[in-house]
Amino acid sequence: MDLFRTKSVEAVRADAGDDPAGAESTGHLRKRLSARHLVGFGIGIVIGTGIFTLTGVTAKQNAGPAVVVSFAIAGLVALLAALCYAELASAAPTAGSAYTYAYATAGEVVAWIIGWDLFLEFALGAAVVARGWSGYVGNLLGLPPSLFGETSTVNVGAAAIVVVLTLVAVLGIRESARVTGLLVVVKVAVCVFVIVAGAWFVRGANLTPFVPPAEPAEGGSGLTRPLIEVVAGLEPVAFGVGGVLTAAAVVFFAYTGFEAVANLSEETRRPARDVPLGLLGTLGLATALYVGVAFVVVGMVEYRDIDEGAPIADAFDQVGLGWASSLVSIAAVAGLTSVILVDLITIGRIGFAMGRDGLLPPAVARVSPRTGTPVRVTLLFAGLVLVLATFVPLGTLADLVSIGTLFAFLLVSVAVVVLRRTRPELERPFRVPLSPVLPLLSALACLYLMLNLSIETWLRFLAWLAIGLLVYAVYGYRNSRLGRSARTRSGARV
Ligand SMILES: NC(=[NH2+])NCCC[C@H](N)C(=O)O
Repeated sequence: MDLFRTKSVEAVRADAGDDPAGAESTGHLRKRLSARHLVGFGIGIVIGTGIFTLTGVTAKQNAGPAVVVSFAIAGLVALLAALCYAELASAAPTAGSAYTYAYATAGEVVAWIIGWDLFLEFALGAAVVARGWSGYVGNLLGLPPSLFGETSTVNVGAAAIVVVLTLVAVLGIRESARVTGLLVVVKVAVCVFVIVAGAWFVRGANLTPFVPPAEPAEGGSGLTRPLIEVVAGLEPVAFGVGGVLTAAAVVFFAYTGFEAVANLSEETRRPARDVPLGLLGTLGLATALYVGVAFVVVGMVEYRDIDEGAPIADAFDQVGLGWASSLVSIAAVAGLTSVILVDLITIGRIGFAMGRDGLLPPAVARVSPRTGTPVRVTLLFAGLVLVLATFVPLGTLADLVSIGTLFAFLLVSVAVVVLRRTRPELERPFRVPLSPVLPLLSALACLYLMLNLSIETWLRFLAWLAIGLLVYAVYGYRNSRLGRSARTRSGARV
């Protein structure tokens, strides 16, 4: 039994087509992307539901005006993780990203678990946002909630958007980049507009007290309490410093998805330079826009009166600028659309990398000769997303996306430290500054935010991982390419 067999960084690079002498490669993706495309995809998947809805809920229930600080804290944690991704993705640009880094450091079974975890993040990310999209567009156009609403049994809107975006995703990476780019320009322009126009209506009175004093919260009982309260025996509180941190864990969802840039590194022409630019550019821009938007929202409206469903549009309504709220709606639809698209693209890349290693049936990992992209596995996984989004009410599962993301970030941060020790001479075009301090800080921050999620989310997450281990035992362990070649070699020796 060799559950912890590792794949060498050299093999990873050869597979990804980074090393032209790599004869063993089973096919890699065509390299067509630049830094500009990567920032487009990054912003495409990052700015979406989070800023358009979570700002309201968290300001009202947890943090008050200090939700601005919560966004900054969450952005900082994401930035630390992005630095770690930048180091590994520039050293080994592969579609598998976190999954492959785990394969090279912690071994196969851990890699499989991370891959399974990423599948949760991106498939559920796409499906949750597709249902959100349907509800939002349905509401905007006055369509029947029985077919478009969150609780509909057959969600026609969610199904339609997943089908359309899957078609875009399989057209090719440059075509997807063009569509994403267009949507990104719309949503970024509107965010800038919100900040500039909203700034005129910011009233100092709304911003004081900036951190409302802590109050005991109903805070949910039993399963819906954060794990940290249960473990540390704390009483649930709203507002105060504790409230600001809880809000940071919740709004972290708004930053999730930027790691997709690392999954696209195999398709990048000059990954050493462009992937770090893509990752850090995405996070820099997203953090600036989020902090700006959150600031004007809590500055325009007293936090107790913020709308929980559509906080930004409602803030403009409240100051008598109703026309601006249609602009915000357009940006929200553009935002949700691009999130789903980039989620679908990424999930194909993850499945492709796992199929290439034999942990999923290799036939699904075939690269289409026409587009140079993994069309089959994208279609297969998009089909699963379609089923989820159409038939399952997922409204409450956003936290499961966050816990999945944080788990991957935790592992990537640790992988940076491990690789610096076990393969010190590996060529690293980008290096996390102050290693191992920053990567370890990143790991701890991720763990802390994970503990701030509810026990219910933890239980669902652990159940998902348990199913994953079962699948590995039945399929991956026996069929892994690494395992097979080890067996062939030892077979040849006897
Ligand atoms: N892979 C993912 N994490 N997908 C979901 C991204 C959600 C996005 N950050 C938003 O606020 O809408």
